[in-house]
Amino acid sequence: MTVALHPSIDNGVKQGSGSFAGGTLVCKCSDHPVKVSVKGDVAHNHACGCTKCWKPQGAMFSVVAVVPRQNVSVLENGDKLQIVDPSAVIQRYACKACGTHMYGRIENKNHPFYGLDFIHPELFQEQGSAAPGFAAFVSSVIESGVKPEQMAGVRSRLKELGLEPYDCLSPPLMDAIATHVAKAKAA
Ligand SMILES: N[C@@H](CCC(=O)N[C@@H](CS)C(=O)NCC(=O)O)C(=O)O
Ligand SMILES: [Zn+2]
Ligand SMILES: [Zn+2]
Repeated sequence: MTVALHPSIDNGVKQGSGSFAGGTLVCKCSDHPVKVSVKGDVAHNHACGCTKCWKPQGAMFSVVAVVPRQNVSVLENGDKLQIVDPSAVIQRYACKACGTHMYGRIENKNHPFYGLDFIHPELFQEQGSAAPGFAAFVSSVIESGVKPEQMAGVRSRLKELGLEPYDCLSPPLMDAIATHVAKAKAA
């Protein structure tokens, strides 16, 4: 049986249009949904296995990408948003009614990813945003209940989908973080 990872990738990773101009993220509420506008396409889209990123019901992985924070604005029903964990590096704004995370923001100006907000492209009303390109924090799915003996199957399914599995972030992102740290130390 095929390992189910996330509904937006389980039938194959759908490539982006390459010209996605942005769209509206909508939470799962049928009544007064939270709507968030995002200008432009997403970057660094990936599957994340960590316990902190929001996943739809039954999914093993989250699918999460970044956008410049100035491109994100709450359009409707922002009064339903609350920060999931104010002590986390990424302040995730979730709908109080349905639990969907609408965007995650870093407020620490010294953080390597300051200026980028984290969003879940599956919440776009529109099609065509850039596809996920790798899988991060794969071993962390064990913290959500996946058995260690299932991990070979999980990693092989990710590879089959073209999402190289990493247990932290991808090498280019880890290099970007290390470069930021090195520059901060040198300053
Ligand atoms: N093993 C941990 C990893 C958590 C983690 O470090 N997540 C990464 C990827 S989203 C992160 O940058 N977290 C920052 C945060 O959650 O604020 C878990 O699954 O909870
Ligand atoms: Zn909602
Ligand atoms: Zn995560």
